[in-house]
Amino acid sequence: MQQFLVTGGAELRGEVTISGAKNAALPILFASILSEGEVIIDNVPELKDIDTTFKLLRLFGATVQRDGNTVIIDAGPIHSQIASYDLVKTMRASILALGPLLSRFGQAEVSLPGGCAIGARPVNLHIDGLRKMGADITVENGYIKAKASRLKAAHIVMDMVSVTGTENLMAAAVLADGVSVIENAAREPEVTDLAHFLNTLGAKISGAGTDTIQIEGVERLHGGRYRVLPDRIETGTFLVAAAVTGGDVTCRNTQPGELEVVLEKLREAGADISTGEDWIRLNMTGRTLKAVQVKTVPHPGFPTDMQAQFTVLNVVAQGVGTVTETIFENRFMHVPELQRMGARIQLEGNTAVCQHTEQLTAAQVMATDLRASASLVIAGLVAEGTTVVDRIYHIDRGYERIEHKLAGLGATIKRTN
Ligand SMILES: CC(=O)N[C@H]1[C@@H](OP(=O)(O)OP(=O)(O)OC[C@H]2O[C@@H](n3ccc(=O)[nH]c3=O)[C@H](O)[C@@H]2O)O[C@H](CO)[C@@H](O)[C@@H]1O
Ligand SMILES: C=C(OP(=O)(O)O)C(=O)O
Repeated sequence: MQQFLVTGGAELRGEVTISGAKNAALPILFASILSEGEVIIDNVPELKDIDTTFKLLRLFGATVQRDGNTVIIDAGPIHSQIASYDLVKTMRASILALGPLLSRFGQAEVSLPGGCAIGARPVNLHIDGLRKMGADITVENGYIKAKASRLKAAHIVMDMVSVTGTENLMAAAVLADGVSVIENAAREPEVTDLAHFLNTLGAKISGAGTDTIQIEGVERLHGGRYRVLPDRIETGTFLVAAAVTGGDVTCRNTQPGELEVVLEKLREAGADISTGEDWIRLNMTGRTLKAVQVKTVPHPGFPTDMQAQFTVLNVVAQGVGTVTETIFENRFMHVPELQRMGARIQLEGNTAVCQHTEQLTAAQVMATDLRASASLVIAGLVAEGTTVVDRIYHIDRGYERIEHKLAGLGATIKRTN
């Protein structure tokens, strides 16, 4: 199994180009199932999760061609609507096939994704919403089996804010009969990006980015071309890496507006941050890193996908910082691994209390999920010695060529075979 060897000590300096957002590209690729014409999607990152999505789309019968970061999909030849357990278990976002398959073809069988390292992550809101739209759904032998003639529009009030739940229902409602409304919708930029993509193909969606989304059903979607938005979590990860190493890094091809709370916390931590239309520079040279208090909440609040990285920031910083997780019940798997590197962190319920740690020391550590892996790599950048990060397949799910990008900023990081 591949590992990363990360040798600490270098201040990160230079420029890094941010890739397209995994969490926008995935729903967009699945929603292309709805289109009767050819769809061209630009800025699609090269990631394990994207490859898994291609495998699923090809199993359904779609043709998928990739040329660099551009992907061309023709959903015309789709003849199967079954997403099997062996693929779904490797990527929870496979659930995003459910809404589009059912809406376009009147049937879908998608394996239940099951729990994962960060929590149980049920999909009841996806199922309840589709039932409200007239689908007949049973859960048998680990599969969600859904049938409908044409979905009918519904007024759906989500019990909890769910990102992929909102995306699945919004995509399903695009071809439904009538005007659907989703209340308490997720406001994440990736939801808005999916709405913009669908509107490019002829959908009639308004209100994405607010907590009430309205979808006027249409008979069909045509083809079109769309560019995926930049990855705000990848951007945030590089900014934290720059901050903890006392470096000076400019992220290019990004959108500062998507990261307001994260940038605010980094400023509070003592970083000098400047922004332009599509870049963010974080300069920590000669400045003191100060611990901050963060609490994860749905967008536009502090993102749960950035909390593991801020746990490391708080350990390196002066003072006592806290990281409170309110979205997932078990998202602190990185803490015991960081403790093995000497990090002074105490878990109190859903809060990690982080104390300044004079010097992290290298250790062999195990990645347990995507952002936990990123936090271990960041810790390795400031630890004394060479940290070995195991199970990096987690990081490959969501970071495009992270070792090349970090090496380009002066980090010493190698992938073993
Ligand atoms: C592919 C993708 O975009 N993944 C993101 C998405 O995951 P994902 O869409 O899976 O996360 P949700 O927003 O759905 O989860 C939020 C909370 O709602 C709960 N819940 C969700 C659905 C449901 O039917 N029932 C239920 O109880 C979950 O267990 C969790 O506690 O949003 C998360 C929260 O910002 C991010 O961490 C993930 O990176
Ligand atoms: C939790 C994440 O992804 P997923 O929902 O695909 O597991 C993430 O991107 O941090």
